[in-house]
Amino acid sequence: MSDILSRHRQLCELLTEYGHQYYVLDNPTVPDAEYDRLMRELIALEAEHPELKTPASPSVRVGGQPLSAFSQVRHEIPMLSLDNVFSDEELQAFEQRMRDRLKRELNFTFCCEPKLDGLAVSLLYVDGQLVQAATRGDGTTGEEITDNVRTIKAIPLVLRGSGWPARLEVRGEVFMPKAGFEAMNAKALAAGEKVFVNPRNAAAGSLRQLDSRITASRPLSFYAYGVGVGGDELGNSHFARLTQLNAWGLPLSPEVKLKEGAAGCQAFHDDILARRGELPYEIDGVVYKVDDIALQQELGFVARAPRWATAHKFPAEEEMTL
Ligand SMILES: Cc1ccc2cc(C(N)=O)cc(O)c2n1
Repeated sequence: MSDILSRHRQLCELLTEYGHQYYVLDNPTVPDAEYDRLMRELIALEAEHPELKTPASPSVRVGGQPLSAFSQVRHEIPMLSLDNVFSDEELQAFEQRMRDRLKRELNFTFCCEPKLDGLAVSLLYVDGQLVQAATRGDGTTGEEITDNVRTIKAIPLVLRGSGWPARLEVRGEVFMPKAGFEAMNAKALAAGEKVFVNPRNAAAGSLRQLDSRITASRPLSFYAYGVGVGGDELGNSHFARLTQLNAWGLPLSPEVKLKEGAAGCQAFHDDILARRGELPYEIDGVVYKVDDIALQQELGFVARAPRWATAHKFPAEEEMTL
């Protein structure tokens, strides 16, 4: 039995490491065929010894028994949407409103990132293990989609490294990269099956499947963009928090940058807009957040959106003709 146990542990470690290299570091060290061979061996071994199968086993990536319905999850900290600006003038006004509110002529440092056109999710890690995943829903209550999220190889089942809070809620966007979307739609078209109009709908439709084996067959990815529960145990810089999440194995958009003031944000906006077509995923704008967490807390929220953050939306792209 011990050599079965040690082989099971070895397979889990290898598949976890190869998955991290491929989906988080974007730097695979073994061919897909090797990953698939090890996964088949793990699934076969767990079929022989079902007691070895746990929610932390990479075999959950292929999906399992369908649910009859989704249960509801109440977010301990509301998942808010973002207010928008559509011009440089509105961006300046956003910055000035915060100065007025704080009654200090502050020069803000902003954490800037592309605004992914996907679906916001909440991931709860307890003692470093992914125990629950939920959609944003209406911001207060979402759908529990843990089995489906466990099939997304970019999302770690177990955090790497150490020092994470006992309860850590990671927030981010599940999205479908353009290449995966095109390939999936081409296959669906050839098979006379349903095609999706855009990657956002494809990601939403894939995540809200009661059968996680269908989710497992879809090319979904994920970028973290914030922390909910457990954030108070992390530092005072939003960017440093994101960097820490990445060290614990969560993928981050490589485009996340710190910029000074509205002028820095505008430069970031113009750069991302110029490169929008080359990005491997669809975006509908960029997001700026005051990097200093204490200032975020001092600024608070208006109704459902933070005063300390805004999205800067791009003009809508011409609709895709199928
Ligand atoms: C607070 C908040 C809400 C929605 C967000 C959405 C995105 C996104 N769609 O990429 C990025 C963020 O940093 C967000 N941040």
